[in-house]
Amino acid sequence: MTKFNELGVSAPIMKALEKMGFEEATPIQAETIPFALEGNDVIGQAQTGTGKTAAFGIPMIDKIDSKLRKVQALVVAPTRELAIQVAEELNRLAKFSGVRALAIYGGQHMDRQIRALKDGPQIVVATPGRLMDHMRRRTIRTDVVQTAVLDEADEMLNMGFIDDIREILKSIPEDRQTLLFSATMPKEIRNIATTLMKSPKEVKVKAKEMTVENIEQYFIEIPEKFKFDTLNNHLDINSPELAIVFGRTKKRVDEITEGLQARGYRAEGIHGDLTQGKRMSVLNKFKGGRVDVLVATDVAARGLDISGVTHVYNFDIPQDPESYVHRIGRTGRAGRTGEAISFITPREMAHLQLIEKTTKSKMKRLVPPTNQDALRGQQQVTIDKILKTIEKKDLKSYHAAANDLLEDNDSVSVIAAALSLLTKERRDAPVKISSVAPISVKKAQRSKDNNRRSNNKRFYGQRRDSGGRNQGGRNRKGNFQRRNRD
Ligand SMILES: Nc1ncnc2c1ncn2[C@@H]1O[C@H](COP(=O)(O)OP(=O)(O)OP(=O)(O)O)[C@@H](O)[C@H]1O
Ligand SMILES: [Mg+2]
Repeated sequence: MTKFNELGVSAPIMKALEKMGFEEATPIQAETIPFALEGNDVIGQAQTGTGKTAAFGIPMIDKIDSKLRKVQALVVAPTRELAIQVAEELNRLAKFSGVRALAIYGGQHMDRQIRALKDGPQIVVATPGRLMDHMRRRTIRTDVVQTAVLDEADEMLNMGFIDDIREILKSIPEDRQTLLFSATMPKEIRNIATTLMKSPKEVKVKAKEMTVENIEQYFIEIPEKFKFDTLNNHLDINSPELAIVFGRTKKRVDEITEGLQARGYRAEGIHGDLTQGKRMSVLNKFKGGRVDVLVATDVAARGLDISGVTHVYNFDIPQDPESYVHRIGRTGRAGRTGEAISFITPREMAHLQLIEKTTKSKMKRLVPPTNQDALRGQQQVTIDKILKTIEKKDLKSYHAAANDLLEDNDSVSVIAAALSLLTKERRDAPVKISSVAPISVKKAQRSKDNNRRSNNKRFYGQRRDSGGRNQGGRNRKGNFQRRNRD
């Protein structure tokens, strides 16, 4: 484990790191920071949730002249939510450095952004489209930019932003430093990327698997029409603190959300058709715990760092293995544990193997839980509450009433009635989710050819069957520890 002061990090940043509770550098930080401080271009690839933001943020901030109130670093990110989050993390890191980061994204008033830009932030974190707008209007000057960062580089290139990115980079002084980061970096994308950089150093954290080991990965083989009830049962059994459910299309996300709400869950959906205001308010409710289940298309997958996400459900498996990696990576962050459960229809089983092969990790088979298991799960929540109350609360004032009850009734009936009153049973609302075609293996094959990474032959006949209830709260040693949150 490496301490940050061994990496040549400045005193103001050390102070910020201490405040943020970062005790040791993660592997990607330990490897990238010295390279980047020397001025090298870097392509950084490391698993989800392992601190890539600070890996590029720390050296970037340390290079900035805090007295110069001009944009000296530009970070480009694929989504608005991510731009906001990255700017927040950079501002925490730069708190004592006299440096400020501003997020700039579509869907927000131009005038407001122009005013904020005039205030002189030294770092701008932007989505590509809006950044191009500002550059064309000359409301962002890039003449003294010395660092450019592409966060989630492969996604931006996949989304067809390559020409925008080229144009953005062309307008930045040539002697700039370019840093490029993602948890996944298909070869083609890396090749394109190198044409935008100067003899980049590749920092790839050597990990056996593309996914972090603190995420337990499961799959359930299940016909399309049973997916929704199975999801309900699972939520009841696991009572996740926060869960994200990924659906393939916007329509699907809407239907799952409405269905979950009808059954009494605190669920909200998020996808690209919602206004920026709505997307932010849903995310904030989820972060604040006022929504327990976030139903999302891949919009929410890239880069979002929400602490407390204990479960990720792939209601539909994603088309490409990279999306799988980013989706499940919303849990198990910063050394915490998490579970990912993927619903796979029988015809999609070949696709599961493709994902496993690419990520070099295995999913364990789960048998679909029954309604009975689900009820038991909910009852267990009540039992836990009762036991806690016995332990923590002085119940003497209830003793007389309890004794009265037991005089005329047997104890099992009394407790069963109390349990039934306290248990939140799922509402029995009818829910219909329109069915979608299974992911075609032919397409999957194409994507495998595109992303071939490993020739490892694997034997798939050895999955361990494990029954209904998962064991939560495993304590695995993560990559790093954190004392407290800022
Ligand atoms: N050295 C550290 N010690 C403790 N916590 C850290 C450290 N570095 C980063 N973190 C925290 O870990 C979490 C994940 O970091 P971050 O979002 O940068 O991950 P990432 O690698 O960019 O993931 P993704 O691939 O999903 O974008 C954040 O909450 C961050 O504050
Ligand atoms: Mg990230």
